[in-house]
Amino acid sequence: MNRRSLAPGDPAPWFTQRCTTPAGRYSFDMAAGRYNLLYFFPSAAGPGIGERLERLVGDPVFDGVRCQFFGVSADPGDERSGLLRAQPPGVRHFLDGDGLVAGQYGVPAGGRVLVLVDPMLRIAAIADDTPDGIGQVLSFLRHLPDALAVQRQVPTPALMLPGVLEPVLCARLIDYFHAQDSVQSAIFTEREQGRSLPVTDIGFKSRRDCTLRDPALVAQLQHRVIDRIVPEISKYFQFQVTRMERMIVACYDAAERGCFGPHRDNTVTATAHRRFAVSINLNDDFDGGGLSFPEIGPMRYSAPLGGAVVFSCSVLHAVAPVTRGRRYACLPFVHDAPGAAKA
Ligand SMILES: O=C(O)CCC(=O)C(=O)O
Ligand SMILES: [Fe+2]
Repeated sequence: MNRRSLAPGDPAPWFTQRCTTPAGRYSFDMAAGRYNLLYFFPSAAGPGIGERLERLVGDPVFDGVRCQFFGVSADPGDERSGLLRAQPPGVRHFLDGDGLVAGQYGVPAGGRVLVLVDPMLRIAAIADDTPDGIGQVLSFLRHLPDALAVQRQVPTPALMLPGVLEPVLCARLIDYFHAQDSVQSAIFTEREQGRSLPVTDIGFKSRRDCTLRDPALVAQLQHRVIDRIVPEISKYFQFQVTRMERMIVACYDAAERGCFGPHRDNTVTATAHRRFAVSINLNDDFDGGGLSFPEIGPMRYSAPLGGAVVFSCSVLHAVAPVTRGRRYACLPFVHDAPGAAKA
């Protein structure tokens, strides 16, 4: 790698590239929350590469939970040759024939190098493609510290604010949900830059949403957010909220394995203006459904009834499956005038 290229401690560049996933593409920002090894190589058919790949992808350390492996092939022919096979959940390959990933990582055409990326998507190590280099990386990955022990020392960059909505208002919002129609909640994807499309994938997100159209309820919810959340965002994050959107009541139901997989809230054009997510729990008689921040650690957070968790929309987050009952929540996003201008 050249002098101007990346070094340990630098943020690992995010990219979306063709990949051996069922969707045929993968956004690397979704890989956060575990160690990821990128192995750049010129061609799977090149001398010695097959053996290297076999040694790497055969290692049980790449279990998809603590570690993932991504080959990055520079050879457009590798797609047809069948030499690159995904072995989910731990092993996938980027088809980087156009050099997009290699370019962002400063890897020269045809370069062979290993780049280890940590769970926060920062460069952890760069190693040569030699038996020693590979041995060091694998040895490091086999001796990762216990994730929970690390979590105890890492503060989650989120606010937990109890008492945002009174219990009687929470009950009214839940009643409203049941009195109205609700829809299966979609996620936004962007196959082409600038064209965000809603799609449903209940394995990834299983939730029903009901838009709040009752002006009195909307006003009450808005006022609680303005009076009780906006000042805290200003105090803790130095951000002046002036806009609010997505006034809904959402329901994650254990009977439908209610959950939401790891995602960020502002990664497509239609959502780029969002700044902070507000997650207000309307009830507490359910199990599961905890909010986690996989980049930071495995801890799960559940706000008390009427309480809110507030976090930056660009932090990876997930909602664990609800295992008993239903979790009801109001989930507005907030932003400001410059953000609104982008929307
Ligand atoms: O249910 C939650 O607390 C979070 C929901 C969420 O992440 C979203 O709607 O984008
Ligand atoms: Fe979200």
